[in-house]
Amino acid sequence: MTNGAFITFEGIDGAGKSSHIDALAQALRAAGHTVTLTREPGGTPLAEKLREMLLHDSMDALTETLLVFAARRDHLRCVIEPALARGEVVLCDRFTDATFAYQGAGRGFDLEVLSYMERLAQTGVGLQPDLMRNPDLTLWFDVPPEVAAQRLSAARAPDRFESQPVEFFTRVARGYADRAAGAPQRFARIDSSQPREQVAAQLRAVVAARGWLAQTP
Ligand SMILES: Nc1ncnc2c1ncn2[C@@H]1O[C@H](COP(=O)(O)OP(=O)(O)OP(=O)(O)O)[C@@H](O)[C@H]1O
Ligand SMILES: Cc1cn([C@H]2C[C@H](O)[C@@H](COP(=O)(O)O)O2)c(=O)[nH]c1=O
Repeated sequence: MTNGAFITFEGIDGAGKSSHIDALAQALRAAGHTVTLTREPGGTPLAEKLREMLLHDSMDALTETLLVFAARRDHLRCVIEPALARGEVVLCDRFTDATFAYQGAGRGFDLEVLSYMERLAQTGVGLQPDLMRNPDLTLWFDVPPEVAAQRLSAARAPDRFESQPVEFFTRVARGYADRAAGAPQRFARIDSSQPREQVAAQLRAVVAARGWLAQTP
């Protein structure tokens, strides 16, 4: 059994996270890790139902925030903590930094209240009862909002978040930058405005530098 690790993918909609998560999972498996690949909101039957509501039903910022944390607690309890306890690498497409960026910076929800809810939702679900679960590494896909919007417009019909104006994503992007500045050891910035192959190479280098993949010459 290898040591478990919790790695999250973050960035504004259209930054390119989902385009790389499967390939990283495959590379980690090839390196001998057991990988759990999951996402937020979602990852359990209950949280996937909440995801559908969050992405498509009209609601205010408080309801949105409560649903996001409800989904997260279920996901932590049923999927993330058990996988980490088994020594697996958990790759999660978004986690709590998204709540600070979208509900906090994007919607203007009080950051102190978010911190309180974070403690409440992320404590008491793992093997160590007092531990507040946080990622070991956060891969932050940073791209100008205009570039992300351009990519998304060519890709699919927008959901409730993706149909927000570019000003919303400018605030969300600033929210991510603030989170990264507050936790520089945990965050690794990936310049995702580059072509896919270069983004993949950056990603691999960061994960290798943390010891989860072999270094490439
Ligand atoms: N480096 C890149 N250069 C150009 N286009 C890209 C790049 N990376 C991803 N794309 C394209 O941009 C679109 C959005 O990518 P993707 O779905 O991976 O983003 P995402 O960050 O997961 O978005 P969301 O959070 O909204 O799901 C897709 O059509 C994808 O093919
Ligand atoms: C975890 C989380 C997510 N969101 C938003 C961000 C995205 O627009 C959607 C999820 O869609 P994706 O295609 O899977 O990226 O949900 C949020 O607002 N707050 C959160 O905590």
